[in-house]
Amino acid sequence: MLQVYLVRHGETQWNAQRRIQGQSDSALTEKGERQAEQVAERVKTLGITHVIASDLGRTRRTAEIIARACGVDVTLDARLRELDMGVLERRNLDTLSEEEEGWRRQLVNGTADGRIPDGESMLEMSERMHAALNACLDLPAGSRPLLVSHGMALGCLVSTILGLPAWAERRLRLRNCSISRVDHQQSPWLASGWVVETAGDISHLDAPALDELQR
Ligand SMILES: O=C(O)[C@@H](CO)OP(=O)(O)O
Repeated sequence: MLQVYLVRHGETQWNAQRRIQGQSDSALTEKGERQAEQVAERVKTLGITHVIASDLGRTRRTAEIIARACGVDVTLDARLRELDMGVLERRNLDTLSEEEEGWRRQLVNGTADGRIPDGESMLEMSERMHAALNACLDLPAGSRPLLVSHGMALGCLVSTILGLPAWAERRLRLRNCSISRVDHQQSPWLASGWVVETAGDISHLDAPALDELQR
């Protein structure tokens, strides 16, 4: 059985400011750095063999902190990036026009082909996230990888493993530096292949950042 840990990056400056990042970027806040250290402390005894991260700055920094504690290098994989949010990247959630908010809501309310202009659809993101996860099956036997990615990307990956369509209404909140785990296995009472063992665990964090939607 292959166990894969999934970690969303630590809180960033734009998370705290409610600014949309997507494939744009901002640095971890002091809290975000501390969150990454707490993930590192939590996973350093789990036998992690690979840390594979989205190549954006916030995930690279989170991965560096975790990899150092696990004694492994960081491998970058652009397929793990956050959803490309097109023309709304860098914008503040609270300053969107009614039309712009309508574009954004399409991504979370179950619109099959919803996308922000110049952005990516949930299905397109799901396909690349599954490709990155399935690439872990080609790692040497006994590997235990940890992937560092983003809120929408990991939420879509876990939800689609549970059988929801990529564009389903978003109902899984994965907070900054939450830890999830998915297993590739053949258990008698579960579907063959990928199953969800844990989703959104934040018990290792002393001060979980409020998800940007709650601010
Ligand atoms: O891109 C963003 O602004 C958020 C959206 O959920 O994702 P993350 O902070 O996880 O990259």
